[in-house]
Amino acid sequence: MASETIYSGLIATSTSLTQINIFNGFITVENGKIKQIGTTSELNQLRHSNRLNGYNIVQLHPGQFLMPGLVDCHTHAPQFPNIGLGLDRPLLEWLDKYTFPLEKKYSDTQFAAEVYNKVVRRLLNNGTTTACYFGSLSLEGTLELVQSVIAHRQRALVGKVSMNRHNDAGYYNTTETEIKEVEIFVRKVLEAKNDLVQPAITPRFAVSCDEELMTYLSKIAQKYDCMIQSHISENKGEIQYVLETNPDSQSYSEVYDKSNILNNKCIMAHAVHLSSQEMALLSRRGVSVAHCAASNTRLMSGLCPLRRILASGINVGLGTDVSGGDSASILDAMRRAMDVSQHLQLQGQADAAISWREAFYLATLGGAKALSLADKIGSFEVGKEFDALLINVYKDGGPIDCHDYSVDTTETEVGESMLQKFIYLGDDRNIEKVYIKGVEVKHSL
Ligand SMILES: O=c1[nH]c(=O)c2nc[nH]c2[nH]1
Ligand SMILES: [Zn+2]
Repeated sequence: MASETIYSGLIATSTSLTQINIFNGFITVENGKIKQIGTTSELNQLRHSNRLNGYNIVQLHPGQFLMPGLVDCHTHAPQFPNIGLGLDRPLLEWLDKYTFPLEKKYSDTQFAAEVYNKVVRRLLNNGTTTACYFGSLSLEGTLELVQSVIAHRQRALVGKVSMNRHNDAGYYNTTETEIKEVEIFVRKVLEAKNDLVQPAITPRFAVSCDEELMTYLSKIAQKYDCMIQSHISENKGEIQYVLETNPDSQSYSEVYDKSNILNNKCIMAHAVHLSSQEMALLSRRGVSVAHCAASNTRLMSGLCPLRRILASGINVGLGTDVSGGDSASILDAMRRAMDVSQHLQLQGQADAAISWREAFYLATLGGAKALSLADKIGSFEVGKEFDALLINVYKDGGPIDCHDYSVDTTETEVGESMLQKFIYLGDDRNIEKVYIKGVEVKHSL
């Protein structure tokens, strides 16, 4: 492929929570970066002045459009063998009964490599160009996840999970081992010098980590300028346990704040039951939230008040949260987020429902912001890296039929209808091509 490529056709990109720019035009990509964006008439002028010689041109057909790649802000790679299973218990029982026994197996690096290759391919197939992964407690096992991500050229944050509190499965380390292994993990990922992959500091949650460990982890994060990922306020039983084991703190958020992990490079999954004061604290600290509607429902954790979180000024992205969540697809996460928000509105919370436009933002630019990657990805802007999906809305054999009926009159209306159909009905069959930093990465599973 020529190093300079022009993509020409219908283009959709978020510019803010409520605004989407949909237009017929072109994007020029050079060495993986967006060099120029313009309209069809500007492209025609370039054509006539012979300034496109040497460019590789990808011409989209009617029914196709280009959009930014999907961002999964929270998923657990080692839990994929359990996807769709064991969703009959609340969080803490579910972890003990199904999740920790599976995650323990990842010290077997061959098992880890086999699972992780399938996971990364599954996500790419579903259009997830950036994933923020929890690995397992195993250093070597989680390095296999890093290898899979690098091999398949996915953009990713990867965390070796930290846990030092006792559980029945015996799935935890001493504080000393944790601190040592996390630093080794961070260094090994940085030594790989892969510009798509970065380490994330990953205290599992305050049920599994004490204040001492989390304070050490916050120092490692600071030293290497890493993102921190964890879980907060997912389930009422979890919150009660955290408050009982941390009697000096008034709230779950305060436990984390005392360990210095709440900052603008921290992303917390769930945030279902935060008080207004806690939301204000997270907002002040610049913490982002990964909204995981599927697992909040499947584990019966609660209906997350997404609109209130957004209104408090917190950056929000979407997470599939496999295997508490039962789908690896961010398209599914968009629909689940819309559903839960509509249910809250049906229950009387005014303005709780989020629109498809907002869901599109959360799945792309919102996710990029939440992972501190918005300078690179999340939308089409000159200077950003080209992480993109080529969508064929009416793909033969796909889930969306083309009917000879439309009320659309303008180009924008036609484009918005195509995007809406994809958001509400589409699946991986509609995602014809996946590009990460300008390189095509979708291969059949
Ligand atoms: O949905 C979840 N999945 C997990 O693996 C987990 N660990 C702590 N809290 C969690 N929540
Ligand atoms: Zn999770």
